[in-house]
Amino acid sequence: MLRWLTAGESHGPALVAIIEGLPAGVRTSTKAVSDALARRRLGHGRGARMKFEQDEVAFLGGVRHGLTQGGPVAIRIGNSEWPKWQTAMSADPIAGPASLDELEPGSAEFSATGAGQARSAPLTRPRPGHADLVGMQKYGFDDARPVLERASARETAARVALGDVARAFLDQAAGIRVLSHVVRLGPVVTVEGLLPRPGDLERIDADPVRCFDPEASSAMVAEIDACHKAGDTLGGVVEVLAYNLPPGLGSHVHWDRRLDARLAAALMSIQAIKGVELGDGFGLAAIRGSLAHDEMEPGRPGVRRRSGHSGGTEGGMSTGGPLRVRAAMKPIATIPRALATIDTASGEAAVAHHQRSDVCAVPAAGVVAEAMVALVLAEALLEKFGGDSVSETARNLAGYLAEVRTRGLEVLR
Ligand SMILES: Cc1cc2nc3c(=O)[nH]c(=O)nc-3n(C[C@H](O)[C@H](O)[C@H](O)COP(=O)(O)O)c2cc1C
Ligand SMILES: C=C(O[C@@H]1CC(C(=O)O)=C[C@@H](OP(=O)(O)O)[C@H]1O)C(=O)O
Repeated sequence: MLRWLTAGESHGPALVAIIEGLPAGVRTSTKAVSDALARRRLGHGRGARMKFEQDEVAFLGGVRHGLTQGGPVAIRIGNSEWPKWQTAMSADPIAGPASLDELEPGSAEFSATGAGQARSAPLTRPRPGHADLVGMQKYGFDDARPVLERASARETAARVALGDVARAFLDQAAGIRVLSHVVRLGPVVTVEGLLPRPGDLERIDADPVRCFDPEASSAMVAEIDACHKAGDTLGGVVEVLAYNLPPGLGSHVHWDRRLDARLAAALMSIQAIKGVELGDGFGLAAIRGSLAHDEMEPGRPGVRRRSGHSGGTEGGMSTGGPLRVRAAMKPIATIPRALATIDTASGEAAVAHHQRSDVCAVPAAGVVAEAMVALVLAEALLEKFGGDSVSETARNLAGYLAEVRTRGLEVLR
């Protein structure tokens, strides 16, 4: 069983992530995880914080001399913002009520008043599209601060850190490679049928919006700039691809064992993701059955597919073809041209709380989506092949693939 947890607030001292159930012998390092986190900061349209947030990574347990030991792997990601927030986010009670208005950190007023105190002013103008209001209702807070601190996508840094260890395991045990690219930003879409391979990841990461289609990329950058100028925000769609999966991860026998369902839940759990599509997904609803499925032909020996509409799962199991899954992100809800809300302290009409924010975080969401897919696939791989060491998982997988081949059912790619 593979299980994992994250803890920590956006402006707390650190995020902490633990993953339990990984075999021994996964090669990883502080540098590898730091590099993965640097990828998450990529993307035109991200806010000021991504320029100075350092993502200070430290393994706290489970890894020795660059290899996992079989025990829980614990990772701490320090928030470099912490010094400014020590009072406002103090775990221990602080003396004296704060009554200062919200101020932009770094501004002259902010420095003059003492950062921590200023940030203690309650946030009472909940932002539509955020967790603010429902969180206040549900948890009994008069202040949206504790809600937004945990709802914030800062938490996705912890997921990416764990996802990097999971993807190292997938690659080292099974040669499985996961990547993502942006296929839509607002109205701009990439050309159809673009399918980057693992070797293209460097080029994708070098693109300002992590897009594989250069023409669309320029139009996307222009769209982000236009939105920024207009005081608005932008969503989009990312596609995650996984190559070299064996057939048979997940199962058709019960709803919660289906790989497609587990991928959908994992992706939908990412902040601001509102739609998930496996393969041609919603498009399949619009065409006839004769065109919608991936016909098979003999590979002599083995079996070959003529197309990849399914996105690499059938009956809740990996088919052995490329996995292709898309996630749609809504536009960022903290909008400079602030949305209408109420002030929960007075009950009067107000405009929503706004400080700095991302204009567009779709490129970063792709990196988070890769991490979530890697975590689901690592769990499914361990479920099927087990193993207390990477070499044991690899041996079990090789035995299974040999048997599939012997039976003439090898998947030809
Ligand atoms: C990588 C990433 C960065 C984000 N950055 C912001 C941001 O700067 N401002 C904001 O309001 N929302 C941002 N969001 C989205 C919010 O965290 C999310 O909309 C909020 O937690 C409410 O959850 P929901 O949209 O899933 O309902 C970001 C999401 C992701 C995945
Ligand atoms: C900190 C990150 O993203 C944050 C996600 C986020 C939100 O509301 O989700 C709001 C912003 O935080 P802040 O209000 O402190 O600027 C983003 O910067 C990160 O991705 O590491």
